[in-house]
Amino acid sequence: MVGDPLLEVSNLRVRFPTRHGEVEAVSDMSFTVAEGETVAIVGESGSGKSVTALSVMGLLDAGRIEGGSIRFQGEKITRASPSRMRQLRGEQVAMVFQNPMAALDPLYTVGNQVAEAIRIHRDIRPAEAKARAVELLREVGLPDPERRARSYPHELSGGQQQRVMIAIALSCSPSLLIADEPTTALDVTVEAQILRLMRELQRDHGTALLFITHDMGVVAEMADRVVVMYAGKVVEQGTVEQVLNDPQNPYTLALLRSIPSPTISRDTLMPAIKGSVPSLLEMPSGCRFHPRCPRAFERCSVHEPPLLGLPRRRESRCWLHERPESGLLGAQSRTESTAGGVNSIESGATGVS
Ligand SMILES: Nc1ncnc2c1ncn2[C@@H]1O[C@H](COP(=O)(O)OP(=O)(O)OP(=O)(O)O)[C@@H](O)[C@H]1O
Repeated sequence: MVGDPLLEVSNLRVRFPTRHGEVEAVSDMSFTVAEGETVAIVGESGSGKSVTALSVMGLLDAGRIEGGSIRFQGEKITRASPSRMRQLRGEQVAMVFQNPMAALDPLYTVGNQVAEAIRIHRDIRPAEAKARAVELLREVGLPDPERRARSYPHELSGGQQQRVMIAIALSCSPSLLIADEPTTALDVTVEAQILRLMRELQRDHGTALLFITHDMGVVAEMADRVVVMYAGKVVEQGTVEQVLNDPQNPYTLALLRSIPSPTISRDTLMPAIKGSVPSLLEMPSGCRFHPRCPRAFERCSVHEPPLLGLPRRRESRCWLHERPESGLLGAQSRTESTAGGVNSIESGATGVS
């Protein structure tokens, strides 16, 4: 069941200093995650997904939040103090990263590390924390958890290490779990197991999940809603059912075409999107996707399209919405009411002529 907004990100802008000047890695990014909901942020490498997640966690190191706001349970945390963010990370928000081996300490047994995480949040005795750690390791499906608790990280497989990371993340019973490509380093069978585990844990604990991935197949399996990012900006948002069955943006369509199927290999399909995400230092004029877009026309290289409110609380950023006769994009977007807060073709608020 999906409840009230837990996380609200509004018009977030994040910049990094580089040797060649400042770059804006995330521009005008807005989305919400409701209690118990799974929202996927999807896009290719370099689109700003991790920077968005790190902003929510208060873990941007070199980067700065230049604009917009992040609210968690109504509290504005955009510029919260490091101690408040540590407290939130300990009690309410947890994150699972791509590479568990880098996050685990090689010198301590995994049981110790889970027990330590528990003791950060709860004032309990070491023996009790160890027992609870074994319970958590059992809950995340580690075989023979009593024995495994005495193992060092390098003695576990990649999938087992990721289960340990999930146990650590769950040790504070977070209301929001952020998972940044948690299965990228795993093979396909193990990936399926970890995804199943995360779904089960989410169902059992009612945890909201912000899931970051470049893989539309994973989105289909995990998410309630999806935010598609390209070169630091949202290009499409909607429910998974809406976005996967009826994509409104050429970039989303290209990402969907890159989902491998049992009969067609990923390599054959990937050329659906030629090239790569542009460097932040050399952003193309107009629509950021236009140099790679098979549907681009003159206007796309000159003016950047706004994020348009479409029927049924969807959003998409594409000039083709002004040409519904051209296919791909639903003609209904011009005739039905639009979501509040974003530009709409109907209102004539597109910002350019
Ligand atoms: N520490 C940094 N210093 C300078 N620029 C950075 C830094 N971290 C990120 N960026 C910039 O932000 C962009 C987005 O990075 P981000 O890691 O969010 O992408 P991503 O979509 O998560 O991709 P990936 O899946 O490869 O992690 C990068 O292409 C880079 O230009």
